[in-house]
Amino acid sequence: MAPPEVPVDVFQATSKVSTLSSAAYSNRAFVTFLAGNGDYVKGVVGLAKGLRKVKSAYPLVVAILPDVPEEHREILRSQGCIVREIEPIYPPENQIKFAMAYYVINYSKLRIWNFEEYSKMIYLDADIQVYENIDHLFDTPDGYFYAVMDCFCEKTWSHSPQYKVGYCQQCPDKVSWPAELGSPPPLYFNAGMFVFEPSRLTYDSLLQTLQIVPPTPFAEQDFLNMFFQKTYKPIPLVYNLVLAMLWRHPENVELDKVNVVHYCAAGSKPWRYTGKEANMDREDIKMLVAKWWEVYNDETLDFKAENPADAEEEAFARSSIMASMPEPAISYIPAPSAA
Ligand SMILES: O=c1ccn([C@@H]2O[C@H](COP(=O)(O)OP(=O)(O)O)[C@@H](O)[C@H]2O)c(=O)[nH]1
Ligand SMILES: OC[C@H]1O[C@H](O[C@@H]2[C@@H](O)[C@H](O)[C@@H](O)[C@H](O)[C@@H]2O)[C@H](O)[C@@H](O)[C@H]1O
Ligand SMILES: [Mn+2]
Repeated sequence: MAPPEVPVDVFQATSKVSTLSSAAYSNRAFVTFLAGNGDYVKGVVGLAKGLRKVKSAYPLVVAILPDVPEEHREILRSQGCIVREIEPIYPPENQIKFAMAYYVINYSKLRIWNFEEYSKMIYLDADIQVYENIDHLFDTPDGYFYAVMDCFCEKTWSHSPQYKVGYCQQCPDKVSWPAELGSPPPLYFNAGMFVFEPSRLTYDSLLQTLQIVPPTPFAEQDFLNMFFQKTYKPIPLVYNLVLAMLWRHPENVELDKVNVVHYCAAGSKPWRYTGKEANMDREDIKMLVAKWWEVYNDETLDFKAENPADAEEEAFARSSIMASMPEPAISYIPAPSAA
């Protein structure tokens, strides 16, 4: 059964003109998640500058846990981010061994469904970079959960039946799903990037459901896949290149068409890249890491508020002015002045 496709017109928008829907007063923003006092803050700064470089019309909200130090919060405000503190969310008591021990903090991502001042948001992990404008994804029809399909071939999946039989949804005909295991697993998305609509109703249901669902190795990613199974719509790989695809399914990747890169393979986080882990000495990986640093180090992309003290107010005002403006049918909305 072919995966449910999204109307193709959404993906034909050019990166120059954002075809804003006629729905009045829709408020839109990108949102990422930051926890701890470590170096992921560099990922968020890179993301804020990357979105400015592609002239996105929307602000970046950063949902931060209380353990993010004030100095990091200041850095994010000075880059024009809207910083929102959230309370952590822990899964129910469990003995599970998460694929990565720190995944336990990722459940806190679920707080973003409570950001009801926004009608539509695009979530991006802090280890993601946007290299082409993707504002048109805000025009996808409401009522669905849009994300890119993941890959099951990395060792991080060795706990799963898919890995054991060598099945991957990226190449379902290569090793077909054994009939004795019943029907193949439902389409499964990578939770590093998704398009969603904040809603108190969904938020309450997520939190109630979380308390009765036993945690699993991929933590909130598994949970979101289960929760949104009925409304999940796969979107093209160009919107979230999970790096492992480069060596697991190169036939599915056209690198020059990729809009969004997800630095999630082990050893690929640009801000701590050493090139020593498996596959990290590949030319394409070295090029993508250098590309990330190029944006991160580009001072012309730093946020320049008219009055630096008002950086966050300006970012917030920009998003609320956006909300109050009657949406023009077609418009080119210059990005916030980066210069
Ligand atoms: O110490 C951490 C670990 C994770 N994260 C956030 O949680 C997301 C998911 O973790 P990660 O991207 O490392 O998971 P992966 O995509 O590599 O599996 C990150 O992108 C960050 O936004 C964070 O802020 N601090
Ligand atoms: O907490 C679970 C995390 O699970 C996901 O990362 C994984 C997953 O994609 C595997 O399929 C890959 O093999 C692996 O490399 C990668 O790290 C999300 O990117 C991240 O945001 C977060 O939800
Ligand atoms: Mn990630």
